[in-house]
Amino acid sequence: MVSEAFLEHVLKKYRWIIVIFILLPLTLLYDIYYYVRQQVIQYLKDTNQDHQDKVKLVQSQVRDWIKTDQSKPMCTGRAGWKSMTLREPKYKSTMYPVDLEALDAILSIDEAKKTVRVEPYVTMGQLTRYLLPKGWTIPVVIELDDVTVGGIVVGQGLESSSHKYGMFQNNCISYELVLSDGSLVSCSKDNESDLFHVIPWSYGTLGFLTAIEIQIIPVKKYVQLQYVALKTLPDLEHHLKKEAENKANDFVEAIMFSKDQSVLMIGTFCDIPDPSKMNPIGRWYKPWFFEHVRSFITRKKYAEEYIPILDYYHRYTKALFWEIRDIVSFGNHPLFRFLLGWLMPPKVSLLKLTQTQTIKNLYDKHHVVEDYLVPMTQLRSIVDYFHHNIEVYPMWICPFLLKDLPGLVHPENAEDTLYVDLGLYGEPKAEGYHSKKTISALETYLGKLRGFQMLYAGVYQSKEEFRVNYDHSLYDRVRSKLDCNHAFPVIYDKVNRVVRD
Ligand SMILES: Cc1cc2nc3c(=O)[nH]c(=O)nc-3n(C[C@H](O)[C@H](O)[C@H](O)COP(=O)(O)OP(=O)(O)OC[C@H]3O[C@@H](n4cnc5c(N)ncnc54)[C@H](O)[C@@H]3O)c2cc1C
Ligand SMILES: NC(=O)C1=CN([C@@H]2O[C@H](COP(=O)(O)OP(=O)(O)OC[C@H]3O[C@@H](n4cnc5c(N)ncnc54)[C@H](OP(=O)(O)O)[C@@H]3O)[C@@H](O)[C@H]2O)C=CC1
Ligand SMILES: CC(C)=CCC[C@@H](C)[C@H]1CC[C@H]2C3=C(CC[C@]12C)[C@@]1(C)CC[C@H](O)C[C@@H]1CC3
Repeated sequence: MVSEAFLEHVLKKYRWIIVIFILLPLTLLYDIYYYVRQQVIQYLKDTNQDHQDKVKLVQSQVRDWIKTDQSKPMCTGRAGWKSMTLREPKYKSTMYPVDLEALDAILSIDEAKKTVRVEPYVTMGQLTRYLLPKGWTIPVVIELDDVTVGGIVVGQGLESSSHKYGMFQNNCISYELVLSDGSLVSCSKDNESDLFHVIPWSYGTLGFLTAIEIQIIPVKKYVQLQYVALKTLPDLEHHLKKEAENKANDFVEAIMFSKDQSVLMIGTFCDIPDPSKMNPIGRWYKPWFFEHVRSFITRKKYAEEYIPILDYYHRYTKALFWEIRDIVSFGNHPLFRFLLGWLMPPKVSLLKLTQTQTIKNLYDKHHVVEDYLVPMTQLRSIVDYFHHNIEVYPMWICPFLLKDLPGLVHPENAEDTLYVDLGLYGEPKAEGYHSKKTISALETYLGKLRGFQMLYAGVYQSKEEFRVNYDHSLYDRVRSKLDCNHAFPVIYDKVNRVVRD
């Protein structure tokens, strides 16, 4: 009999064969199909009329649900493998699905008002490729191409511009939703403001988003990016804080490669690059971005480059931060990059769809994909904690402004507060790491630091603990007002680790 350990080893070691010979060609076909479809929709259809028809279809599905015995709450019909998360949303199998997937068009841009209106399944890649040639961008561009606007709005999203603009949702002007009674409502900070403020982090438990209006800002062609290699954690803390507080910086982030080795990156928009320092990092033959960043630790303490804006925005797409190296370990080899780099990465959804149970178990036991949000003042404590209990490097360090607004997540003191997101993606090396025990203990510790976690990864906390850490007061009121109790589950029932596994 083949031992389980041997099977695990083979499946993990040779997964690249499936990826290169099957998933990459499928990804290419999918991208071509999707691109052509988007062009046709954009140029041939009346997107606004089409939008109204799509919304009517969502409303009629909700009205169909009303006619049932209402024993099953509703969720979106999007299959779990399509979502940008490691875990399977098991709750979907016991809920009533409402199909929203046709809602994937960019509806309009209003350059005078500086807004763009989109449907929820528009992806980040789609949006930046539409806005940039027109000279615009959204303030917070999530760096992985396939993440959807809807998933980010009702979940959470931040990026290296978040020290200035806060979270993705802080730059949304209005939302359009279909509610539990099938009615259509629009909300903004001045109209139905309670609903507007409580949509972020609510995970689709208040209604179905059908359109989002987002603020746009002028964009420049390049980012002037400074790389600063730092040798100690106190140094990183000091410089990160200083640079994040400086609003003249358009982008601030860091990658820690070990507890005492990190590279801080500070970016500003610019139109006229120094040609001798140009680096189009998005080209197919270029090294994975995080490896390029790592090279500054040994090469130079300080460097400066000019990066085309689209390349900068999607800098982590090619290597899925650094997750792809566990799947295609030779993917950063120059020969591979020259021959097949243009096909990378395989679609995350296809990776999920084709992963076997053994691979899934391996990821569950020996891998973390988590983002923890803590006040900047706690950076040193939490990094120490991670180092002793988890030890995953590289670690993504992204400062962001947690705005003092009503809703599920806000700072303890009634003022905008500088927080930092610590992204842990990889294989824990700490002795004694145990997927459930370690992460549960960490969640308790996080609560003490007045921290939060990105809920896409799922939580081990009990419902009571969860309600203490995430302020449910406004959420509960809005849910009763909108009669959500039978129509939608509560957030916890979508994000706890029993139903998100
Ligand atoms: C935030 C930041 C911005 C930088 N910007 C530039 C730049 O625009 N142009 C350029 O040529 N070089 C820049 N550097 C690089 C810096 O000038 C070199 O790292 C420095 O010259 C290295 O000297 P060293 O080897 O003697 O000191 P190290 O041993 O590298 O550093 C000694 C201490 O000084 C701190 N330090 C180093 N440089 C700075 C700085 N500029 N500001 C505050 N503290 C610092 C370090 O964090 C460390 O605590 C920057 C560095 C940092 C941290
Ligand atoms: N830089 C960053 O901040 C990044 C963040 N992420 C996170 O990854 C997550 C996954 O993204 P993605 O794959 O796009 O989204 P998902 O399909 O995973 O959806 C996430 C949640 O949003 C709900 N949802 C999605 N669309 C709608 C809608 N139109 N109306 C109501 N609810 C909706 C889903 O509800 P249901 O459960 O009913 O399907 C689900 O609970 C995001 O939540 C984001 O936080 C990922 C990468 C980068
Ligand atoms: C920047 C923020 C807030 C989050 C980034 C999260 C990503 C690193 C993960 C989101 C989805 C994850 C998946 C995988 C790796 C890590 C993510 C891209 C896999 C590709 C790992 C291999 C598995 O077999 C499939 C996973 C799908 C989801």
